[in-house]
Amino acid sequence: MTHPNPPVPTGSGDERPAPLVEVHDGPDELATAIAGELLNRISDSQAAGNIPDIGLTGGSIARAVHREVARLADDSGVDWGAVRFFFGDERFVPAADPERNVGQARDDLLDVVGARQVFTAPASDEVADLEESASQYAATVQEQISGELEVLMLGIGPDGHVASLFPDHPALAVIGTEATGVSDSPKPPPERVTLTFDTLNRAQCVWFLVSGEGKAEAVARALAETGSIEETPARGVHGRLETVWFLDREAASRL
Ligand SMILES: O=C(O)[C@H](O)[C@@H](O)[C@H](O)[C@H](O)COP(=O)(O)O
Repeated sequence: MTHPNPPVPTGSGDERPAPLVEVHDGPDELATAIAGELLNRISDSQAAGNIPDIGLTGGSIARAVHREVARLADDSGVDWGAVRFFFGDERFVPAADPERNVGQARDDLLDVVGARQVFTAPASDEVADLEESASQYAATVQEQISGELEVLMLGIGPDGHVASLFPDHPALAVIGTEATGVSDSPKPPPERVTLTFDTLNRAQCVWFLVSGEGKAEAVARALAETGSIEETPARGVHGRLETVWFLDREAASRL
């Protein structure tokens, strides 16, 4: 089911396709649908001779999606050594900390399927400080992403944050670099590295993965005809070719 909205002007002249909304019954159906679509996109990209660059996100529904991708992987024909994975944001904690997005993704998917090209921001016990982690990840993203992220998956917080771009935060205004540090995240842990809006908006396809009543108001604000990016940062991310909001019924209940 989709509810196309009017085209979304980004103010810089490059019109982006209007967001599409796809609603599934519950979190399990939602995770299965997203996983199947992701496998199709990766498989099609490889069939076209590409090494797809895929953006992963942290968060609970993302973990369910990752586990579903791992469950369905055997029948997909995907060459997991020829996919490059990046993260929209990463928590600046020690490498072995269970809060690391890359550690969760490795447990749920990346190590399960044998992914070999995984890029994230360095952990707090790998570099001197948050600024160094953000700087290194910015350089990695700049060097490694061959063109644009083919699919960038993102979550949304109840406050409308996306990646680690939080409402009314100075990081929203950071330009000229692929990634930046956030030291006062209202969502724990407090220190994070996030891709900037400029980088997020270079993705070809942006998929928001959203489950639960607790996100319904943020989803409604994000998709409303009017509203500010400062108040609801998820309003500021649109794929060059497509933006899809994958929702379950509870998350869609205020649309
Ligand atoms: O590292 C993070 O915390 C995320 O990248 C963050 O942006 C997350 O995707 C949303 O907060 C949704 O998280 P939940 O799905 O757990 O609500």
